[in-house]
Amino acid sequence: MTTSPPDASVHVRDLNKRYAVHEKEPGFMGSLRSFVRRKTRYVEAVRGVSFDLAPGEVVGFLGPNGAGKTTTLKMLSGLLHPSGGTARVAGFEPRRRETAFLKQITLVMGQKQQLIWDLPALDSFLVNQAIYEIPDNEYRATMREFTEVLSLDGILKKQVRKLSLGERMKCELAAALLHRPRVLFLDEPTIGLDVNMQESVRAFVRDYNERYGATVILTSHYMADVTALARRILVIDRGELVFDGDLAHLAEQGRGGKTVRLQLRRGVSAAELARYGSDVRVDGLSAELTVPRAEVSARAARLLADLDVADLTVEDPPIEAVMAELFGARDREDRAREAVHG
Ligand SMILES: Nc1ncnc2c1ncn2[C@@H]1O[C@H](COP(=O)(O)OP(=O)(O)OP(=O)(O)O)[C@@H](O)[C@H]1O
Repeated sequence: MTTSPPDASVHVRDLNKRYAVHEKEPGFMGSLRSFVRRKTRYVEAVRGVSFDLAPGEVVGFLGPNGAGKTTTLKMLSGLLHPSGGTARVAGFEPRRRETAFLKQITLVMGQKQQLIWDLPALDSFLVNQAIYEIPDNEYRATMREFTEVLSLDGILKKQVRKLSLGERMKCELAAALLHRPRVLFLDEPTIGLDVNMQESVRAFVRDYNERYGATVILTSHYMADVTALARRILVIDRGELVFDGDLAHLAEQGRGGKTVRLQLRRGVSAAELARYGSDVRVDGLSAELTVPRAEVSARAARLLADLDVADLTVEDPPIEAVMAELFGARDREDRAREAVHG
């Protein structure tokens, strides 16, 4: 009998998570008071989040600190129970943590480790082989493949505590994907790594996605991770999904205009360029300035007509700038609303 591979899709409807936080006043008397009369505050960490991911899709999950990313990923992997709404991952309800479900998913948290500190990574791999009931031949094939793609040769038999951060992270990823899950939740998998190591992790995730058609949700504070791997972006802010679409469309959310870069044959002053746009920077024969989106063509035509231009390019602002602007604008709107409502 052949079993068809599970559908690696993700469906999230109106997902909510409310944490109860017990507050304690400082000092001994505070402890005593809190003991007698407990004060509870509620944090709405995730509010009405809905999205659907097709099998094999890779999405970047972005948002400022405390926005609700980790909470969402923990609910999707079944570590936390939602306070409301539903989630379906690879055909399963995550909160039930069924064995068949756990074999289809993995959650990698860059800030947490699952490898056993005092043993070589290889020993942790064997533990995972047993937990996930991976047949020997499949285990060997996966190990061969991961050793090559992640350059694990020479580090698997060293005590984990003696590995560099980058080496450890590569082993963490290998351990987390040994059972060849079809849905990957990657929470800051490159945090703290140097640029080369970040690139190795990205290449590994890309390769795995292509090889196994795995669905990937990736959070990262390094935009390069997201732009290298994902075309679709989900943005969460204060628990709410505020954007779901193409990376290119996210850039268009920025109100700050586009960046025009110029290579000139004859130098011009910043003051002269300020007639065409804002944020002017001049460095020898190179210059850049920001122009309003709606006027890019007209301003570019004027620049080409008026100046001795060797090359002109128009770019969207860096995604970091767009995000900062998006969240800044939401902060300002909230403050204005608070001021109106007292
Ligand atoms: N166990 C908990 N108890 C109470 N509040 C929590 C708990 N875990 C998270 N929170 C709160 O829920 C909100 C969302 O946190 P979460 O860790 O999901 O954000 P995040 O987007 O992953 O942030 P970061 O980018 O900083 O990791 C924050 O306000 C956080 O303080």
